[in-house]
Amino acid sequence: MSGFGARLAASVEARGALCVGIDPHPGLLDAWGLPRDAAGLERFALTCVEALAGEVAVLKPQSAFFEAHGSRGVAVLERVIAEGRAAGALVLVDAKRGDIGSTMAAYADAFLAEGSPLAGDAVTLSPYLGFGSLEPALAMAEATGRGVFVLALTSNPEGARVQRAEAGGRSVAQSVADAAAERNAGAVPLGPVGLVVGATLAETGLDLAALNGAILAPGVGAQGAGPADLARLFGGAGLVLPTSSRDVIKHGPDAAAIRSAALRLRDELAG
Ligand SMILES: O=C(O)c1cc(=O)[nH]c(=O)n1[C@@H]1O[C@H](COP(=O)(O)O)[C@@H](O)[C@H]1O
Repeated sequence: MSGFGARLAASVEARGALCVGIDPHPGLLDAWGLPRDAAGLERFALTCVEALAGEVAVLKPQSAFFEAHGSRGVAVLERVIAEGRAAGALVLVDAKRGDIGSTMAAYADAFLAEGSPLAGDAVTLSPYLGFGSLEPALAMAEATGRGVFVLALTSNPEGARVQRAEAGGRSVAQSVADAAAERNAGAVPLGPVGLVVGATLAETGLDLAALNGAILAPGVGAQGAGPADLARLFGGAGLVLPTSSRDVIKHGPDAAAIRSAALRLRDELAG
């Protein structure tokens, strides 16, 4: 398997730059007329896969909504990963994991190791135990051709207080970006370490010129960000992957309606 950077670049080239999040909120299950249980979750999530996996570059199931249903929910997440990938989408498992190194190794086994049922093509990670604590995941991603997206500046208003704090003459977010850039140096076309930078921000204040990795930009749609924000924040940056969940999947339960909403958004974002 070629490296994640190459696979992501190829997928975006073929399908356009869009990630759709599969976030089966209880309120969305209600809106689709589905029960708030594992059966409802399964119907919801697999309808999203059927609608989107053949069309969009990346699918991003949010693990919490599956974990909330216990082992049956996690089994549904495993199906989403397997069926999404089989239909040609890259699957980014949004788990936002981060722990001390030895436990991080277990997360790496779960989300990035070859053959793990919870390993998609990439996983989201939180760097707040120190970027260096992510090492087992970075090493596993490199070994298995997978990727990681590390939180830098998140889309929520609470994030700034920690992420923009100055430490050692630069913001915490810039130090995460610099560590990612160091890890990606020399990789062609892109390294495996992406960053999460919210599309809702007034400005990023980040120097991403050396990143050599992808930027996942959440907050499109339900959180208020649109094409103009992406252009303003990331114009000229490398591979930017806007991501939207509720604004696309709210169009269910009809799979065709979800698909049209995703393709409309993709085209609108492409300008
Ligand atoms: O990592 C993410 O995907 C993420 C990072 C971030 O900064 N903000 C953010 O909203 N997200 C995720 O994006 C999804 C929300 O998407 P919307 O429904 O489009 O608002 C949730 O799964 C969030 O966990």
